[in-house]
Amino acid sequence: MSEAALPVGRDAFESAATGLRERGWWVGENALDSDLVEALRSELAELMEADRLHRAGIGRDHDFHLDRSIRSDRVFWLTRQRPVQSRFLDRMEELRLALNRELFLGLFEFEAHFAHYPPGGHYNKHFDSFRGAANRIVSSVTYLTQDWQPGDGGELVIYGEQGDEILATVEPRAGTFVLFLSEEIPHEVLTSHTDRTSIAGWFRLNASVGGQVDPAR
Ligand SMILES: O=C(O)CCC(=O)C(=O)O
Ligand SMILES: [Fe+2]
Repeated sequence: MSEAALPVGRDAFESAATGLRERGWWVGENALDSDLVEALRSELAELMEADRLHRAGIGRDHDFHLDRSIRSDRVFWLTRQRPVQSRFLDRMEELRLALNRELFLGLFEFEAHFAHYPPGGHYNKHFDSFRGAANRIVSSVTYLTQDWQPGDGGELVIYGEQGDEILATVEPRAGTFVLFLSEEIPHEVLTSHTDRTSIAGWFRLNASVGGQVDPAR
């Protein structure tokens, strides 16, 4: 284990919980080991090379639709079949337990996809979950874009609950990790001028809708 590995992560997860409690969002630079970030970045590069990503949709089940004017990323859902993805999911499991311990959120599971926004790609202002849907509770983004430079675009803009006040603009550089409350934080991905890569993930409740267990994704 590298010296910085666990303590950095654990401290980061505690400060993440505090950020969520006090402001509803948190941005960290060292929440994940840099070698894990690098491994995820090359994993995604391989998937892109093999043309394994597909166009992302909006909404769930019967509401599901594809609309490039709203979002233009391509995605690949993580599984435990590949060791690198499994390692990331293990870290998110530690984070899930930390958030439940610190915030009593009762988070039940985590789902995540790699995302690639090609040049020109963006995601209009949106919520990841609607209040009362009790579906996605905490959103996360792990940035994988190597050598991101000012001017490259693709920043994440975090808005206040009413959707007008800008609370933060996050540069999507590899290693930056963001958490926010899915039902309370409107956010937007500004137009990217380069290939922007990331993992978007959501901690969910075990929601049951209309008598049916709500499946992940
Ligand atoms: O990549 C980001 O910065 C945010 C992505 C996002 O909002 C989403 O996938 O719902
Ligand atoms: Fe989102």
